This record gives sequence, C-alpha cells and structure tokens, in this order.
Amino acid sequence: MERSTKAHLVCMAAPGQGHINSMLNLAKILHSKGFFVTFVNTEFVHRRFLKNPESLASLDGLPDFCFASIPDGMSPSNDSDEHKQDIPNLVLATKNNCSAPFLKLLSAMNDPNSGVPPVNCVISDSFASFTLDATTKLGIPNVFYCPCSVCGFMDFYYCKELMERGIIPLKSEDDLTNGYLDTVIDRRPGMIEVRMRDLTSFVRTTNREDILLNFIIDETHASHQATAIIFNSFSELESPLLDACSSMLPSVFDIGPMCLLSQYISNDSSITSFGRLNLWKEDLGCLEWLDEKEPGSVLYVNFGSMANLTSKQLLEFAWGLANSACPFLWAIRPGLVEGATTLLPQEFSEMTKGRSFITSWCPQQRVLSHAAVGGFLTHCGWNSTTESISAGVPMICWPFFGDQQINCRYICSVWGIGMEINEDVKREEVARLIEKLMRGQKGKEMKKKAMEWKEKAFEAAKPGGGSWINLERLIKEIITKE
Ligand SMILES: O=c1ccn([C@@H]2O[C@H](COP(=O)(O)OP(=O)(O)O[C@H]3O[C@H](CO)[C@@H](O)[C@H](O)[C@H]3O)[C@@H](O)[C@H]2O)c(=O)[nH]1
Repeated sequence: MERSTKAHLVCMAAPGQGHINSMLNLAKILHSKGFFVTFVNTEFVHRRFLKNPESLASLDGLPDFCFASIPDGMSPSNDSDEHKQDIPNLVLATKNNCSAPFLKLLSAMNDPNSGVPPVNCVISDSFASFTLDATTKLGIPNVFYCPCSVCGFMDFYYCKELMERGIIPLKSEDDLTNGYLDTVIDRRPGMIEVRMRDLTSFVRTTNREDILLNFIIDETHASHQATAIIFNSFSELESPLLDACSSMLPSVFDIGPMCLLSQYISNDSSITSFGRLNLWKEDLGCLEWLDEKEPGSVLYVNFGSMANLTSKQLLEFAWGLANSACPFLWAIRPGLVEGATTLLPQEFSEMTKGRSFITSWCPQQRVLSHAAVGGFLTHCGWNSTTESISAGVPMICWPFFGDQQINCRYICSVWGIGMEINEDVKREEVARLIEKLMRGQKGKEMKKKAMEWKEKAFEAAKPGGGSWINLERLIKEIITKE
C-alpha cells in the first residue's frame, strides 16, 4: 500500500461511551481538516463494538481514517456481564497496563513499512495520561482532550489542594448524613462558591487511597506535562474558569460544543455519514413516536452510559413520571439498575400507556433536537449537558457521580437552565419539577435562557466563531508546528 503523505494524528480514547463519542467527533473534524487519523480504543470497549453490527461497520474506517485497539489487561472474562461496568477496576487496568502497548503501537506505525504515515501528534483523552510515556520517549507532541466541562476539570484539579488542607477525604461516614456536605468551601480560583455536596462525588470517601479520587487528581495534574489542553466548551459559557485554567496550564483551547462543531464538517466528505461507535444498539423508533407529539410536550429521560440506579430510585422516577401526566421518552439502558430483571411494574405501563416510550438506547442528539422535546431529565454528564445546551432544551438534574455534581451546580445556579432533584429522589418531587419545567412560569424562563445559550453555542461553533478559530489556532500553533 502506498504510504499517505498526510500528517498523522493518533487519537487515544478513554474507555467510556461519553469519552468515545466526544473524541470521535474531534477525530472526524481533524480528518476533515486534512489529517490522517488513527482512532485507538482499549480492547475492553473494542470487543463490545465488535458485537454491535452498527459499530462494527464503522470500524472499517474510511480512507485515511482507521481504528486500532490496545490491550488493557481486562480479560474477556470481565465481559461476562458486559453491561456491568466496574469503573475503578477499568480505570486501574487502563492506567497500569496501557502504556507499553501504546508505545508499541506508535512504534509500529512509525515503521516505514507500516503503510501509514509516521505519527506527528497524539491527541489523548485527558483521563488517559498513560500516553505521556510513549510521546515523551518518541519526542512527539501530546495534546490532551478533556471531555468534561472546565468546571468539572477544575473541580477535580483542586481536590489535591483540598486533600493537602485536610478538607477531604471525609473524617467519618457520618459526614455523609450529618449536614457536613452543606459546608461552604472557600472560593477556588475561577469557580463560584460551592458546598461540599457540589464537589465531585469522588470526595465522598473516608479513604485517602480511594482509587477514583486519586485517579482524578493524578490525571488532571498530569495535564502540566501535556503540550496543550483542549476543552469541549466555549468561552461564553465558562469564561472565568478558562481564564483560571489558562493561568495554570500550558496552552488551553476551548473548541466546543464538539457536537455542533462536527456538524460543520464539509459536505463533500464521506465522514459526515460515517457511523457512530455505540456500546448499545440504537433504537430509531423513538423518533417516529416523537413525530406524533406536540411541539415541546415531551420530557426526555436518560442517565447516560455509566450511572447506576437502585430499584427503589428507578421506581421513584417511574412513579414521578406516571403521576406527572406528561408524555415522556425514557431510555433505560441494560445495566442501569444492577441485577434487576423486571424493572417496571405492570401498573406503571398501564397508567402511562399512550404517552410513554421506553427504550434502551436512542440517538440522543437527534432526540434532543426534535421539536417535540421540551425538557431533559438528565444525570448531567458533560456530553448530555452540551447536547442539551446546543438544542436549547432546559433540564431537570439528578447528578450521579464524577463531574456531574459540579455540572449540575453550574447548570442550575450559573447558566439558569436547570432545576436539581434531591439526591434522595422522591416521586412527589419528580412530578412537581416536571410540572414546573413543562408547564410552569419557571420552565418558560429556563426555556428562554436555554434558547439564548443555544444561540451562543452556535455562534461559537460556526466557521469563524470563537471555537472554530481556536481549532484553527490549535492546528497551526500546536499540531502542525514545525
Ligand atoms: O440513549 C443514549 C444515551 C446516551 N447517548 C450518548 O452517550 C453520551 C453520554 O455521555 P455523557 O452525557 O457525558 O454521560 P456518560 O456516558 O455518563 O459520560 C461519562 O463521561 C463524561 C465525559 O467525561 C462525563 O461528563 C460523565 O460524567 C461520565 O459519566 C452522549 O453523547 C449521548 O448523546 C446516546 O447516544 N444514547
């Protein structure tokens, strides 16, 4: 095969649906800008894609866009219950096992007989800092791509200082319930004043060695070694945070929302129709169901790819939805409720018949952009948040873990486009907030605000907008710099 002469970018995704979607959007944009792209997954997720026919078709790639995978130490026996995601185990496996295979992969691609151009730059998920060993050894730039919000990243980053000051981890399990979580934290540079409960859920531990808490501290601080760091955000949305971040880290570029930027890829590129990498099979039937519904009448409910609910929480949401009398589309992915087989009672199905559509996985961006959707009950994952902002849809927030608590705080208190449900979810509150969002004055105000943010997001992402210009600067000043 003749070796392409294009500059070669290797995009290393972290093993999670939210991370992969976001990185894939970026990879497609960079491909459309004339780069040769290799998109790398860990074997744990790659094995899942091989089992999903739609994703499998995408793995064939396109001219100058190919896929690769690296061993992560997760044996196929870990896939036995593939819907159960043991996140601490996955995080440790990736961190401890991927560095050497990644170096091996880059070295193989640099071989003149590899058929692909030598690697010019690595774009690495900022939660896959194991790539630094290889790029340091080979002397090539390593640009971190953070799929979280800037507020989420900074919240993780500042945990180190909170730990040094003895504020985290918690002193006792009682702190989870004795009101300690309502303690206000000193303002951190660039951030608004928050309570302990708004910090990442990973601080809710008494164990200083907690895997996830130490992981997010180590990974965010590893950004100091990156050549640059990119955020899936835009200046208008997170300006003070971006300023604070820029004063601490190497070159910072906000080039989001990625879901909008990727829509501006040139039409003549076959990459626009290029498939998606889904861990679950997508149900397009929900779009036809939405077509039948009144504009703005449907509440969309989805808790993303990682959150786990107890059966009790699921039932509180279910009865809240049933009692609200609002039409709703609810995606309950396999594994959302651990161990449960029968999820929803017969009475629920009878009571919501004709106004509910339950599925397991849907084309979320298309759902959020559908005229029938008037609100989103979400876990506040950053992709869901930016997709909702980009569609002008206000939210009801039930953050589960990680960066979702701080995203929720910004959605509700800073951007004015959401209302939070108590952690200890109760059906009465669910029904009350749905009513408020879909029919109340507060809902109207939030919708107006959401439409304003949508416009700002489009302004940033369109050719010539702030994020677009930042992308071009990134390519010129970092990726292709001689
Ligand atoms: O039925 C569904 C459900 C989700 N999605 C897509 O899956 C992604 C979900 O991403 P996100 O909303 O960010 O949630 P998670 O999958 O939970 O993402 C993880 O990764 C994010 C980026 O780091 C973090 O912000 C989250 O807290 C973390 O849980 C989005 O692109 C959705 O459009 C679908 O296409 N169909």
